[in-house]
Amino acid sequence: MSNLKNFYINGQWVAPAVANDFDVINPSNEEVCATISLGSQADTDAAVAAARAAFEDWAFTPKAEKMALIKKLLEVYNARAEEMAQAMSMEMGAPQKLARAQQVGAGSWHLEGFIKAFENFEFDTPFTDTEMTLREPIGVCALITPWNWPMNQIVLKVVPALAAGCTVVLKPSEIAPLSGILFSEFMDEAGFPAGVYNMVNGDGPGVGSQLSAHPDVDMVSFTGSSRAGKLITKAAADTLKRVSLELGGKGANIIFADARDNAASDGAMRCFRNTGQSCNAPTRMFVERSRYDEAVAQVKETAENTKVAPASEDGNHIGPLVSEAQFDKVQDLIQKGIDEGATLLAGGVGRPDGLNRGFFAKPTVFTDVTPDMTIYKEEIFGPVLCVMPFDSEAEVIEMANDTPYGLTNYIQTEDTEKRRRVARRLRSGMVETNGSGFAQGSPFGGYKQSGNGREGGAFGIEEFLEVKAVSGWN
Ligand SMILES: NC(=O)c1ccc[n+]([C@@H]2O[C@H](COP(=O)([O-])OP(=O)(O)OC[C@H]3O[C@@H](n4cnc5c(N)ncnc54)[C@H](O)[C@@H]3O)[C@@H](O)[C@H]2O)c1
Repeated sequence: MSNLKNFYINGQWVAPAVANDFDVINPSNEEVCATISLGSQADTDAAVAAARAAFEDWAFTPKAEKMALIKKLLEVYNARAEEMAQAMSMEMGAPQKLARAQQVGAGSWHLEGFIKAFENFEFDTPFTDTEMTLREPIGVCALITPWNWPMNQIVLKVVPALAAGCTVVLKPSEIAPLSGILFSEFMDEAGFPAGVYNMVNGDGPGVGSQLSAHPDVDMVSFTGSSRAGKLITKAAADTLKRVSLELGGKGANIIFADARDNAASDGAMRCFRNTGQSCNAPTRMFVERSRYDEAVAQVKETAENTKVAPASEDGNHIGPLVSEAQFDKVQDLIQKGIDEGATLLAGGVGRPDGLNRGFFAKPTVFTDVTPDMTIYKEEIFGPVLCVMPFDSEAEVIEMANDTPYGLTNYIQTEDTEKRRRVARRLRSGMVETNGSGFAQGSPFGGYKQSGNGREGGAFGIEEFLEVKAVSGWN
């Protein structure tokens, strides 16, 4: 990777208008692993101008040409998968196996899903015998992404936007920017026309806010915290641009008495995956009382058997938290759980034994958690699980919905009718049942303060389209 301090604008790697170095920290050893540049208004303006200039041609570029470029991107992505795995592992702490299989794998999985969806996507559909409905690109899109699943998020935005005929400016997370820089190299190698795809590094108050408020940006697609989602929505209000948001979560995992034997340990593993840094993590486990003691024993064992180690090591362990700020936040929330009276079943504050350097946290489980506690309400974004008993279906539905978030909830029961009934009552964009994953192209997104967008497949392409009604077509 040779363009660490440059931005990708109008098909060229360019130096920032004003030098503003920013160190990227490897969370496994707390050492500087790269230095990038943060952009300024002039860089943002240049990238937006390039995207604007490219828009007319790209919008009317035939589908087959766009498709050929997206397929080429998949080829490059697969050919350079190992570079991408190492970039993500170093910048955000995903252990080797997770980085290769899931962090890189998520990107190729979504790319393939978009290729299928784009192939079958009908942009023009007759409404009546004489009226036509056209779906057209919204224009220049700013894409702002987080650090926790970097390639997953970048692919989920860049590819459908380009398939829709939009042109884009990507701003990856400044905490984990290396994968975004590498992805820009892939876009360049795939051969997209100049200005169709642009990338500027920067932070939230800088390039992030500039893009959100920019008069020549038609849409912001954002994934990150609900905090930043609100700021972006406000910054975008004066220009009334479309704002699509994928925000935080506080997923409930409802384990009924007839759930499969290992439902609780599976749930704990799922919560700790990616060191708990997933918006859809099942962080509140509700267990029907007759299975509660068994579930508590299972999650305790799972937490104690979850190994924590540097990202550079192979194996099934979890890595560090992404940054010192995230480490401090998670430690603070664990301490609050203790102070507010929850019972610490496993883990706790401080680093795991033998790890004195790096932002490593202990897999932690609390019981006796009540709805007034901070750990029950706030998204922790670390390997911290709360386990609570319940007595009735009505009670657990109420508890699961008792959160401003509504991203993914989980149900474990062998009873099909109950599964369907409860799934309908949960106020979330996704309900995953009995550990069965979602299909390629399935809509990903939230209700309530978890956001308003849907990503993946045809739903993801639709996000970037305007709808036009034309009468007298025939
Ligand atoms: N729903 C989803 O699809 C999804 C997926 C992954 C992560 N997340 C959420 O992301 C959060 C963790 O990511 P994070 O810490 O990187 O979030 P963050 O909100 O701090 O940052 C995300 C991105 O937004 C930018 N940003 C920050 N403030 C901004 C502002 N005022 N204006 C414009 N841009 C701004 C950052 O530079 C970064 O690129 C968690 O809350 C998690 O739940 C949601």
